[in-house]
Amino acid sequence: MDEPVLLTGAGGRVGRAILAGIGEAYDWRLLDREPIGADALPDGVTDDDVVVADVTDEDEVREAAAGVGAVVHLAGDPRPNAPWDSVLTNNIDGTRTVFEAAVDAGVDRLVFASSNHAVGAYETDDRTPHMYRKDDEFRLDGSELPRPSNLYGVSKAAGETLGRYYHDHHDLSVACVRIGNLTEGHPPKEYERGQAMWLSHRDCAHLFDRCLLADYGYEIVYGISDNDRKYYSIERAREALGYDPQDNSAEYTFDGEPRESVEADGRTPR
Ligand SMILES: NC(=O)C1=CN([C@@H]2O[C@H](COP(=O)(O)OP(=O)(O)OC[C@H]3O[C@@H](n4cnc5c(N)ncnc54)[C@H](O)[C@@H]3O)[C@@H](O)[C@H]2O)C=CC1
Ligand SMILES: O=C1O[C@H](COP(=O)(O)O)[C@@H](O)[C@H](O)[C@H]1O
Repeated sequence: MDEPVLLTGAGGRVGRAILAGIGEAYDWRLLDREPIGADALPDGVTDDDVVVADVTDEDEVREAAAGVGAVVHLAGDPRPNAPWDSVLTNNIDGTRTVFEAAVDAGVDRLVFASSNHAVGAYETDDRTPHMYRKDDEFRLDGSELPRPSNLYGVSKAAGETLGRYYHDHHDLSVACVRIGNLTEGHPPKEYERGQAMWLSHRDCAHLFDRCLLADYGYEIVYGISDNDRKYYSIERAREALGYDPQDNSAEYTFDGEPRESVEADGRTPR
């Protein structure tokens, strides 16, 4: 891509994972309402490429989007228990502002950070906990209707619907990534649900790279590693985006140690 990529929420956990993995592959314009630490900036990104602004500020976002080829929109309140006033402002209004600015700037594509919590209510009492386990065949594939776990999940479903609207009416390519649970180094410890939806840092960077490179119209995909325990299908991400994840939470013990090193020590993995 010749033009820069605008990355909102660049200073957060997902933003840092993306920049650590593919920071050298693009020219970036980084936006966050908090200053971004120098340690998170890829080589070649200077203070001139960093915008400290709120995504609800239409003028600032419009200025940040001018001249970019693509937007990766991560900024928002990521708390599953976030209150309505916060998700309404940061996640719904902020996302609308970013879509609107992208269209006005003539941007080709926008990648939206959605969440597993857009569909968390599929995890009914009669399906859990076995749906989190390797031998269970229940799968969500991205074609199902949202069933949010909480108001945060409602805001993510709203973001996906905004994406559908801006794709249908403004011809913007939109990929919504229902991110699972991003952790660095190992899957979430002693947490079956988290291990079923683990997204490693390298798979995260690779998935967003594919979202920036592949040809598509409107997509909803799951953002998880190739975990044995999965209940989200990654087939659509493979087919539509060319996603080829390298990690699997089954390569770690339940408490997060690499299985290989536990076995090499002669210990019995949990
Ligand atoms: N970390 C995870 O496992 C998951 C993350 N997500 C989504 O991915 C996105 C990024 O999440 P994380 O990096 O984990 O969160 P984070 O809290 O680490 O990063 C979010 C960043 O966005 C910025 N931000 C928040 N509201 C803003 C606003 N109104 N204007 C400008 N900047 C704002 C924050 O300053 C922060 O740097 C969020 O939209 C979240 O809902 C979805 C599913 C799982
Ligand atoms: O959307 C998100 O989901 C992950 C996983 O959810 P959890 O309820 O199992 O912790 C969460 O860690 C992340 O903060 C959130 O943005």
